[in-house]
Amino acid sequence: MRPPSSEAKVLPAAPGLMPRLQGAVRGGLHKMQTLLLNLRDTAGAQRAMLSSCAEGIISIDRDGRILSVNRAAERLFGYLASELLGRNVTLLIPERLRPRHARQVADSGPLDAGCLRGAPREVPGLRRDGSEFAMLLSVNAIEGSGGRRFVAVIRDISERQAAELALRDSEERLRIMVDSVADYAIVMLDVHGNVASWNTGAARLHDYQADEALGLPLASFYAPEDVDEGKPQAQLREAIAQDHVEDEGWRLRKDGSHFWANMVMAAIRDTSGRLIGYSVVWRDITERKQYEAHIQHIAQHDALTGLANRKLLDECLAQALRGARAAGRHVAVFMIDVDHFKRINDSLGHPVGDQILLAVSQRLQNELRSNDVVARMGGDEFVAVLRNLREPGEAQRMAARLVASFERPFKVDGHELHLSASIGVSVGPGDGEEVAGLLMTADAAMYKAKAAGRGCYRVFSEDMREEASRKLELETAIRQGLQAGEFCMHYQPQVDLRSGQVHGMEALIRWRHPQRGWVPPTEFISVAEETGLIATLGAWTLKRACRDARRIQDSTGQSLTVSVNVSPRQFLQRDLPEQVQAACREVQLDPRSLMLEITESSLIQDGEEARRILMQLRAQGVRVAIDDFGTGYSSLSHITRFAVDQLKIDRSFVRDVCDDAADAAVAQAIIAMAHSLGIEVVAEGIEREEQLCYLRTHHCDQGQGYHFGAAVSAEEFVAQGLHLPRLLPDPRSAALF
Ligand SMILES: Nc1nc2c(ncn2[C@@H]2O[C@H](COP(=O)(O)O[C@H]3[C@@H](O)[C@H](n4cnc5c(=O)[nH]c(N)nc54)O[C@@H]3COP(=O)(O)O)[C@@H](O)[C@H]2O)c(=O)[nH]1
Repeated sequence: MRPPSSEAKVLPAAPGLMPRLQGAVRGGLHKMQTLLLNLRDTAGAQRAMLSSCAEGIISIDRDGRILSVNRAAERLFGYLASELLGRNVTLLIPERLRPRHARQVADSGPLDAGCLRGAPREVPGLRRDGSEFAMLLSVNAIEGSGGRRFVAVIRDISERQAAELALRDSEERLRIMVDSVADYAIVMLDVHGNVASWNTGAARLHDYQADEALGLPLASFYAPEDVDEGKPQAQLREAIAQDHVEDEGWRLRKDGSHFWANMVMAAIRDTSGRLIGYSVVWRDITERKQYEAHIQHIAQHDALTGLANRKLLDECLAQALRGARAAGRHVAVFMIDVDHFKRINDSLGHPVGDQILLAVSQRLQNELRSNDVVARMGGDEFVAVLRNLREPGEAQRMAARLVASFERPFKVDGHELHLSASIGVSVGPGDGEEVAGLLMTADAAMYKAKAAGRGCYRVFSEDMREEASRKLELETAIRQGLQAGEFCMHYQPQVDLRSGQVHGMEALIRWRHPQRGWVPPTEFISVAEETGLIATLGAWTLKRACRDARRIQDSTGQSLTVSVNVSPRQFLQRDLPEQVQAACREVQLDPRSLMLEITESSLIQDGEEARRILMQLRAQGVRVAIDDFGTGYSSLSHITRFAVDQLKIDRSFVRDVCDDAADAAVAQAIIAMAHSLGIEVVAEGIEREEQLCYLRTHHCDQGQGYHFGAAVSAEEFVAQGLHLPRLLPDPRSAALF
């Protein structure tokens, strides 16, 4: 207590004052003690808090001397507190930054209400070992009784900074990569479907620079028709629903031109699954599309006339039928065959024939409406499909018009040609419920038009149906029969007329139908030809005959020849030589053991193609016989031009060869002509000994017929044996002829 001053007045004490004063002093002291205790607790709590704090905390005085350091700061800088206390804080600052630090301290200026809060900033700190680390530093200044102090709160952000740097690096790499893919538009859209990023590929494909494209809706790059249909929005919705959409469609350039693109769009979500945008990648596939369209055009069109081919016709007809049913209308099918075209083709040559077909195709197209379909089925056969007819009578009027249009001559290559066409008309759905049925009924009607003298049309009628449906049924039954293994091959011996030895055999197809029993080939081969099924049937026949021939050769020890019938349509299949080669190779049959029997009509339909096929077959060693010779054109030019190996005299000449002078003359002429050209001759249908004698006498090389044996299975053929001398007439009786 200070002594009272000289000026202080001492008042007489009021009664009871002293005890009150003493009580007040005691109470004040107690409060002071409590406050001091509280203060001590608070300081301890603060120290505990500071030492457990994850951030480094350093306080310094105005001169930069370190006043306090917490544990975290010790760890961050690698010093003990005792090593830092009293030292200048510049110790913790990289040398190059110290001048700036000094300026900042000097410029700290007056404090607002005794306090200054510095904004956190990222600066490097210096560790004891000399390494630097990135720290987030916030410095607060406090004005206290001991003067101004600074408290620095430090957080190590080196890991975060490294991660950010790595992210920036990878983003940059991705950006470079995305930009370097110039063939692909790689576009990011925001959640509304507007462009958020636009790579170089997108700029190149669409002609929009990034700054023009950013913010534009996805629809800006779609063809207007697709936009009208709401396609872009639908795709965005689908991407959300499915996470990913793929599409091919038209895209739009800035100048309004289109290109064909294929696109993959994916929805992008954050880790909580919330949609944050879309990634869209597309590329220009116009060239591929054009190529595909070209290939498709080739696959669906006839090379010569450019008309639809059978495949496309089937599709168009199916579609027309569906349309007619839905609209309660009719669809007409015209089966159009140019009369006697083969003769024209043969006399004027193949190139002129092609031009005629081209002219016919143009005339048909000119006469029909633009939405009618004209197709070429092959050769001189065309089909027209007339859609959306109000009543069947329209088809008749159009057929009459087409027939009449052939009255105008065709001018081709300096020739003025008068042609006619036979047209069969069927009208669907009535005449056929399906494509095959309608074609079949039109075909039946066309045959009636031919039978009626050609150059006219016939409309399918119910009395033709039976025949047509029989054909359709047969076609189905053949297909099923092939699957079910109902077909087999039988072999008829071909005998050397000089030695009596079996020289070879003719392979003849047999069909054992489960209900109908044996069905003769005359019943089904022509249907297979008409329907094109002969390709499948013929391929099977060829393979089976080669396989059996090899087995017969192995069993008999003789290199017998096998003659296989090849029908005209089968012969003109482009891959016949390959088929033959494969069939021989599969069973290791020497191709020289194989003889293909064709008719003259095979050579006439497409002479050039026939020649090409024959050359390829001959190159393999396969030989060719003309079957039924004498019944068709019997043209010497065919024999020489196509260099055939064998002529088979048709059995119609053999039947009366001993009694009919004309038949005998034909047989003799064929033998003489063939021998003069070095071609061997086989007589068919030898049933009696006198026929055999006659043919032997006239030096026919080989013969076949019931006299030697009918066609039997391969096993029976082997069992029969190969030497048939008893069937040969006595040479002395032969001399009689
Ligand atoms: N494209 C193919 N056509 C084939 C095949 N198999 C047979 N055919 C052709 O079918 C037609 C009828 O054949 P098919 O009923 O087998 O009759 C043949 C012989 O059995 C018969 N023949 C034989 N010898 C005599 C006889 O002395 N008298 C007599 N009346 N008929 C006899 O002739 C047919 C053989 O004829 P061809 O082929 O002309 O030598 C017929 O046109 C076959 O070609 C096949 O696999 N594919």
